[in-house]
Amino acid sequence: MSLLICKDASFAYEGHTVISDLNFSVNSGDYLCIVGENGSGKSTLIKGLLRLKVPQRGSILMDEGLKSNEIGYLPQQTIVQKDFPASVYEVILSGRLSKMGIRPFYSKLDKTIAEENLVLLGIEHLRNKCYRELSGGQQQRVLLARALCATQKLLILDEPVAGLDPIVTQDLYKQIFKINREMGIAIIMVSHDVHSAVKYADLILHLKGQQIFFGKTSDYVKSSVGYGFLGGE
Ligand SMILES: Nc1ncnc2c1ncn2[C@@H]1O[C@H](COP(=O)(O)OP(=O)(O)OP(=O)(O)O)[C@@H](O)[C@H]1O
Repeated sequence: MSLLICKDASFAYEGHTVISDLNFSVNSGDYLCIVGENGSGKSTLIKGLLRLKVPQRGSILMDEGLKSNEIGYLPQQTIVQKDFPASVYEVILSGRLSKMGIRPFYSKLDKTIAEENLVLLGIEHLRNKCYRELSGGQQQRVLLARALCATQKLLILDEPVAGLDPIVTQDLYKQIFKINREMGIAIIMVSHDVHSAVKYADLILHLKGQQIFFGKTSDYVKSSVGYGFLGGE
């Protein structure tokens, strides 16, 4: 079942098109990596998927069962976010904010879901720690737990391993893979790490101002685009 379909979509800033002719779809349970060089339009597309940016042309259709407040999102971390003065539990619980509507407080269900994700990510021991005192890898686990509080269908991750060391990076990739395979949550991940992208993802979308490849990972590695981007490996 399609979760979202991107049809002939283009995006522009102040009338200047930065990415055009996007045609791809993501089904329930898929794992898609979006790759491409700096400035190729990856983050712009993510803004489009999150409904934060309207396409200049074309459309992004969400499945009727997928509302925009049901997408879990892990943004690119900024320095300000790294310094956020809240406890780990509070940060995770804030993933339920989009579900609150006009309710001014968290429900019992919100708190239960936050607790479950704390355990799922193996960070119960960090529960009362201040978020800004954590390591980069621990912070990303907290943000992943937070994103999971918002969804049972689709997680969108924008460079989740940026700045992490190789061991912590692989741990996080394995955790994301497990969430995909065991919980059936679809993943859309922007990544600069094309080798890990082809290791874990089922589908690859390669951007270069437009879509230069979309399809199965097994086809991508055999394509001239994939072969070249992987450094001829
Ligand atoms: N707010 C903005 N206003 C004007 N142009 C922008 C804006 N944001 C991005 N752009 C331009 O749009 C193009 C695509 O940028 P985008 O950030 O989507 O690329 P990216 O593939 O995510 O890059 P990176 O890998 O460096 O994060 C670039 O040319 C960029 O300069």
